[in-house]
Amino acid sequence: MTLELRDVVWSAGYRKIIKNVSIRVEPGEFLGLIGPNGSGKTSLMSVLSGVRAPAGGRAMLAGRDMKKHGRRKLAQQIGFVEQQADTTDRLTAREAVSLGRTPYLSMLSPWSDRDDVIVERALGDVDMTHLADRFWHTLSGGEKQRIHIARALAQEPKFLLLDEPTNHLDIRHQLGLLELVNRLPVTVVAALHDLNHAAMYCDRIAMMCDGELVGIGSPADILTPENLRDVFGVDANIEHTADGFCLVRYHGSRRINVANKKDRVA
Ligand SMILES: Nc1ncnc2c1ncn2[C@@H]1O[C@H](COP(=O)(O)OP(=O)(O)OP(=O)(O)O)[C@@H](O)[C@H]1O
Repeated sequence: MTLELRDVVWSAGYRKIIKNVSIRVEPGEFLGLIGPNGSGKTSLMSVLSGVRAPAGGRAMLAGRDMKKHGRRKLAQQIGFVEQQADTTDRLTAREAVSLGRTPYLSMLSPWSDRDDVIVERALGDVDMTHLADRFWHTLSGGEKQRIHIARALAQEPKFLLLDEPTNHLDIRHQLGLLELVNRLPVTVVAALHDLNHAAMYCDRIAMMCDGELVGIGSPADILTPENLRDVFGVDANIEHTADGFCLVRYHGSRRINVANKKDRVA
């Protein structure tokens, strides 16, 4: 099954936010979406997920326009974890994850033992079983984020779309989450700010700048000193490790700044 945007435009008012983006998500891959703040990652994810319809071009799942699939069918195929999702409902963590089963429930197929098994597995996958009975509003930012991801996993989607999934997570849970989604038998598209995480986990990286897709390819193709300077405005070296990974090493000026600051403070 494929997920594809062809020449997609999305606008807010008169402003074009996504500018003629074409992208094809390959089955089974982990595709990272990188780009500076405001470059259009969230907007692109919401078109890819079917939450927003493109103003121009086509957004397609399995070769058919998304809107022809219907919301229920789309939710069975695409799990989307948005950046700032929240709820004011008085739900427990387990109940929040159970919402992921909604696209499968109907009068003819009510809640079953299988749904319970899927929900418990999703809670376990994100290391949240021990907090499953806690109320949503009592969870920390990172715990809520893990529950959002568990809710998406409970959808058993073919495509898991994650908008900055490691926000709020401590480093162990950041790496654990990326490793988890990498292991799952799903196609993953994730907007990531940490370029070293993108280098470690992504099969391909798509780079956005000012609403345009300015490059897509392997981490080594995209994470170049030129791209980091031109797109992100930072200086960095890229180290290539013996096992085929690359590592971004930013040029900092911490020592100089600290020395200057000490002078100024004194
Ligand atoms: N509904 C909207 N109305 C007006 N402008 C919008 C709307 N949604 C997004 N934008 C603008 O479109 C641009 C792209 O926003 P988007 O959230 O997609 O960027 P992003 O790459 O995800 O940014 P960040 O890294 O900061 O999360 C921004 O300038 C934003 O202000």
